[in-house]
Amino acid sequence: MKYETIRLDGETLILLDQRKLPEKIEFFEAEDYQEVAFAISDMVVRGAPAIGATGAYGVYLAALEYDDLSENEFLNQMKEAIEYLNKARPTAVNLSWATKRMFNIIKKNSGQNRKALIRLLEQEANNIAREDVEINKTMAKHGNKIVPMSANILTHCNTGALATVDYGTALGVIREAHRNNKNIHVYADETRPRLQGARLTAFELVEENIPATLIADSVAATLIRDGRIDLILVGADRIAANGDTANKIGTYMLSELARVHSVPFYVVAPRSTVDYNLDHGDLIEIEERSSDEVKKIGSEVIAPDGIRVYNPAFDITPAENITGIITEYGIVKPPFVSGLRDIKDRRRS
Ligand SMILES: CSC[C@H]1O[C@H](OP(=O)(O)O)[C@H](O)[C@@H]1O
Repeated sequence: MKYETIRLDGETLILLDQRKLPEKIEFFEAEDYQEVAFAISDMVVRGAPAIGATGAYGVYLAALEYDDLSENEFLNQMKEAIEYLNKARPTAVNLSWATKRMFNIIKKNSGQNRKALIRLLEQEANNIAREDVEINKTMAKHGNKIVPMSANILTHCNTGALATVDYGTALGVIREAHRNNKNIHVYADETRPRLQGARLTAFELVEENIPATLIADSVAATLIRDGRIDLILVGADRIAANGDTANKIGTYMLSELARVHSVPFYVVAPRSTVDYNLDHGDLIEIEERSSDEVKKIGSEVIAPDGIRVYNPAFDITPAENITGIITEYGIVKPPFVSGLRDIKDRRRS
């Protein structure tokens, strides 16, 4: 994509401010881990892999802040900073996966020269960012194999370059199919209440001239019923060991429609999104967000004061509704428990 989602500039993390898209291209500058945590929780930056990479840079900024502390004080402050970052948004496992990977660098080099450790942390955050793009492009190639010529593809929320460091997961597969001249057409759900589809996915599709139609979320059922959708591709925020998948609210509904109308339904996610510690999806914490997100569209109030609001940001799609999980190690088919276990410790070539 033309604009970088995330960029480290010296000791400042520069984030494309996704709250302002598509009308404005503005950047948010985070100079400490608390500002990074705010950027994640307020969705300046969002999308599981993008949140992970951002969290990793937050750990690096924390290490810079605590550079002159004693070993014990440094370790304690870094644990506190990581806990603070992980709390920014609970559902996407990529955040805690990335901060844990950063903490492992700290543990492995404890007692070593502090300046050298800080350089290693910057390198590790850069590695996480670079690897994300490589993984997305690999997943896109695997996913492209299941995209039929002239397919009408339905996608939900935003899973593109804006949800990752670049290229995207489900939208990465769509990019790959388009670049391989598969003559696809995309139906993008607007994705209430934060409108990631209307504001972000449509932005990416238009920028890349990928033929697409924006729809209100409630239109999807009629398109599926009328046989106008050949394939559904979605992302993921956390996948349980049995394949149950947490993703943007509204995904479960699409999976049920896909099941009833026999439409292939694929999740596109890197292995880092699989939480092997959770046996099934009911154990995944679902983030609940502010009622204002439902009661307003932008700054316009659309619901009266006094009305109660229930605003879960994600839902759980049961493994039995999923045709396959497209990962960087190939497409995992049911039974997901064994399929996901088979890729658990594999090393990327
Ligand atoms: C590439 S996975 C992106 C994933 O994250 C989105 O949620 P949010 O916009 O709230 O961060 C959505 O669940 C996407 O599938």
